[in-house]
Amino acid sequence: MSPDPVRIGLVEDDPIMGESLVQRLTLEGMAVKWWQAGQAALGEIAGHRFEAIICDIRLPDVTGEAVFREAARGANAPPFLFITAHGDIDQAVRLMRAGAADYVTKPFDMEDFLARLGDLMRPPGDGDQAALGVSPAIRETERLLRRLARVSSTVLITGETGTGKEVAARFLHAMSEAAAAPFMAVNCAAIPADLLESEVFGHEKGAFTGATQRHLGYAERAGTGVLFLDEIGELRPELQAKLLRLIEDRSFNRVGGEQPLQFNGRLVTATNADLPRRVAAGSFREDLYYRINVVAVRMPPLRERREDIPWLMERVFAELAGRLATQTSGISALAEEAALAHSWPGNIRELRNRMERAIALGMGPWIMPGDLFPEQVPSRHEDAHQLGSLEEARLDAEKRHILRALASTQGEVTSAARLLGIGRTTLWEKMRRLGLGAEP
Ligand SMILES: Nc1ncnc2c1ncn2[C@@H]1O[C@H](COP(=O)(O)OP(=O)(O)OP(=O)(O)O)[C@@H](O)[C@H]1O
Repeated sequence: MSPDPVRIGLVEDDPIMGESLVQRLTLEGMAVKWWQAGQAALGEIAGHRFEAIICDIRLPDVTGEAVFREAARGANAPPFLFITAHGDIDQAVRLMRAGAADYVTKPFDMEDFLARLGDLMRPPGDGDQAALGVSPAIRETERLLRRLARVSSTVLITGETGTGKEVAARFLHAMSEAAAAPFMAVNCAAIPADLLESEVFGHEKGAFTGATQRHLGYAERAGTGVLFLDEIGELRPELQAKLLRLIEDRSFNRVGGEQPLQFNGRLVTATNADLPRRVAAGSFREDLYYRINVVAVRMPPLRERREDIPWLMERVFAELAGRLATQTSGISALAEEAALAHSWPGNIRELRNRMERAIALGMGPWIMPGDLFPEQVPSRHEDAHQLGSLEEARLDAEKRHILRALASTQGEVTSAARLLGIGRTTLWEKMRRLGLGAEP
């Protein structure tokens, strides 16, 4: 069975704040119990299991502090995340000393709020190890996936080709309580349309010419695990209707089968297509879109998270070097610089392919830029024309150096400028001139 949703208690008397938090947390797959006064909360916190309590400090009857102190006396008291107004900081600090888990000050950024909530619910030790990357963008995605692993809601993973959507879906599954159950991946674009239905839902013996035996589809074989439908935008209309039924009634029929079967797994879908546009154009059902899009996770392209490039290169090198039994010792700094300056239209898949080629065919002890980007190596008789002026070489080196500084400061321009020993405005100017696409 899928795990129960994470239960959160919310003590908040402001209806607008309460309403919007309930909506957002529910969207994140959590089950929220909302009280508008302290006494009502106290009556229920003790007798039930909550993963966390979000509590306003100012309440109409008792203070948030009183709710916390009372709840803290119970066995297995949940962590408290306080919402404070500006003037309440002293009280919040006192509460933290008394054992409250965290506090946020109004007005707060919702993503930051969710990240903090996720942090305080995470079991100690879990999640400290980067699994998908080290950039702030992917760390945030990873946190979201870890939170979603605890609930059973349908998840839509979006992102350009090769950004790691399937890897993210597998990670979500591996972090869940159903990790031991199967993960069944289906690429809806790779299977011929007329075979897809029987691949996903299975068929009975004699359902069509050639169906000599009963065949169990991916939905059935997923059991209590995950049915992962990649390239969901390519699904034909008849199958869209059947998938809708799978989600709404949690049931399906094998092709040619009379008996409805129950779907016990979790549906995770992925796409690199613009689904809202397909909905508008009428080629993707709107009701299905809303059903699969309960929670959306966006995998950012590599060019938006350059800090991950060296990390991924090392990781892929460590993995492939063993498998390919290479003599190569590692990645040269020049190759890393060239990789940082590349735009990676094929994202992580392209990075893997280039690394694999470089490891397999590289001649020297270290992977060099030419091993990674052979198409950029000028042939001998072109050398004279392609050598470029000293000015071009200088600009090129400057660009790579700036990118490395930005990568090491996680894109933070002021710190990068400090590292480079130039002013912030000068750095902005250079970035603009070098086409590094930054707006102050
Ligand atoms: N965090 C990662 N670490 C190492 N390799 C990764 C990582 N993420 C993705 N990859 C590799 O990159 C390649 C593409 O990943 P994946 O198939 O998950 O992308 P995708 O977004 O589903 O692609 P598509 O859009 O083509 O379906 C795979 O070879 C995968 O192993």
